[in-house]
Amino acid sequence: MTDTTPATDAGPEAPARAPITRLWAYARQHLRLLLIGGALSFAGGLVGLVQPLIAMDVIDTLSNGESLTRPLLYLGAVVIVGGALSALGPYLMQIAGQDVVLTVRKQLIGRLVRLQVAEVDRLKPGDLVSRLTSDTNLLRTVASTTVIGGVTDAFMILGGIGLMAWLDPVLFGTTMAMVAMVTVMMLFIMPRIQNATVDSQKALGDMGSLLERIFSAFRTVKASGAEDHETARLEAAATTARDKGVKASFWEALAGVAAFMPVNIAFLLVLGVGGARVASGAMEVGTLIGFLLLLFYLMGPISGLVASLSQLQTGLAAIHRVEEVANLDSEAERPEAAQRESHVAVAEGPAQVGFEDVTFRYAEDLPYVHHGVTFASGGRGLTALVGPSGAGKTTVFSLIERFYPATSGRVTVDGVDVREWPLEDLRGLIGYVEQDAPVLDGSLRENLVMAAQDATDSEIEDVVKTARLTELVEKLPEGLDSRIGYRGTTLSGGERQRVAIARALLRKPRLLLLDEATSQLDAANEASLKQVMLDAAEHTNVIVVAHRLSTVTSADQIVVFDAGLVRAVGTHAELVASDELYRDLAASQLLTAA
Ligand SMILES: Nc1ncnc2c1ncn2[C@@H]1O[C@H](COP(=O)(O)OP(=O)(O)OP(=O)(O)O)[C@@H](O)[C@H]1O
Repeated sequence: MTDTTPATDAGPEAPARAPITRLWAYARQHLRLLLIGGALSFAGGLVGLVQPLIAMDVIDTLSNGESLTRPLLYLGAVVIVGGALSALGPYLMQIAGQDVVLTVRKQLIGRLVRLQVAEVDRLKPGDLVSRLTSDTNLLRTVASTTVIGGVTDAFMILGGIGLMAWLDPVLFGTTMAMVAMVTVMMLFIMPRIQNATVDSQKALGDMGSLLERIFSAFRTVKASGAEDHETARLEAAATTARDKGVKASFWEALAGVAAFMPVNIAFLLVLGVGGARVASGAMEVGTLIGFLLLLFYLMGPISGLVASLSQLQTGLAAIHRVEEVANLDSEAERPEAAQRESHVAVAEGPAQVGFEDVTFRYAEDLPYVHHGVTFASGGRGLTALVGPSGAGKTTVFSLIERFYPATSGRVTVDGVDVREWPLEDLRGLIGYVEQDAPVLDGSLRENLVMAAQDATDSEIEDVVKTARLTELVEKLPEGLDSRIGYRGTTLSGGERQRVAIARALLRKPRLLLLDEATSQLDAANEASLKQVMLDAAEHTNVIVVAHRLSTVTSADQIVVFDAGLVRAVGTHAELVASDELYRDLAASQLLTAA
């Protein structure tokens, strides 16, 4: 795990390695296909050059009155071979380009799904989506045609320059002065193309983030009448993307001119200087013509190279944004945890949980949430965490799941510090039900088996029954295979919660962490939920962040949190008798529940 300094809200941090090195690292993996594609395209071009020669042969043959069979056969073969090569070469290069994009995407996907929760807290999902989709796509052309085209052009230019130096050093010097001028201008222009592209892609990412923001609270946006405001923000991002794109195009156009002008000036200078040298007898006229022809010939590769360099900037901009994500912190094992013989992983029965003087804050610049929390929960039964809002109850779950590391103190499961646990084993023994929207887009079945992919139909049937979901399954048009919408929008709050509980139970957890939704459920739902919890508590350790009186009174143990500390532990009756805060809480619950 690497250390991370908190980044700005603009997004992930700048990558450590130069984008060009990274681009090369990605392209290199598919170099063989790229080179074969490039070679075939080149061969296709050469075959194309032969075509006029054969056409000349056809005309000669015609005028000589000879048989046309041979030249026509040649012509046919050249057209077919040339056509096939010219199609196959670019096609292979495009495949290589797609392969590069796939490599980059796979790397990003692996990284994104395993990001640390703390990283996700500060990032914008819409922007990450845009990096994975739009930015990677920009790499396709760059990694294929641009690289090959640019390299070919560069070689042609180098060859031309070598010939010029051999032909006449004075004219060569004159030309090089112009080449130096082009280089300086390119050094000025190219970073500007890259920056404008980064800005344009960033604006696209912002647009994605804004859209994601709206859809994650779509009803609230509508109910707040915020459509106009949100539309304006989205349009502003779209306009920025357009403006920055135009800016990049401006610099690209300027790059074209900056390459074209000095070459033309060089042409005139060579004509002038060369003419004078020919007149003074210092140079042959043939050499001058050869030099001028070379200059003329080099115009194509020079504009080609400049266009490739401009395109390369787009790729570098993309790789910059892609690499920012690739450099984010993902969850990693401590080396000793990864290698650990986990005897505890195979343990049976309810898991033991312990907090030993735990302090915790979400980030270095944020206040402490836990100031030295100590409590234990072990064996089968129900432990309820209660306390005022913001006291740090949900945070307890995050620390047990090791979404974040404790700042100091120890969080233990089965007596072993969670940092020492292999992550997969630790989370494998826990069933966790989040407080908010714990349902994902997809079918009900997909949602249930998410945490237990190999669950059998009868196991699914069992948890559906235990979580009191039978009625829902019967009501849905396609039963378990019905789609339940983005964040489970087609379900009620209580149904969503029971789906999440069923999912957690399907994992056959040794520890069930349940964060009760704060919103009040109706009496029937509340009774169902209570029964599900009590059933689970028969054979596993259930810890629940409790907001409901029924949960609290059924608990075997209640841990009262206040301002990041445990202020009392006991049963309902004990705490009513001994703890003022608990008495108040219970009273307010009773009032609300009444
Ligand atoms: N991801 C986070 N990043 C920064 N601060 C957070 C984060 N999650 C929670 N907090 C802060 O930590 C404190 C404790 O939050 P926590 O969710 O643990 O409280 P809680 O006791 O469960 O509250 P509630 O009963 O309202 O759910 C709160 O002040 C909250 O603002």
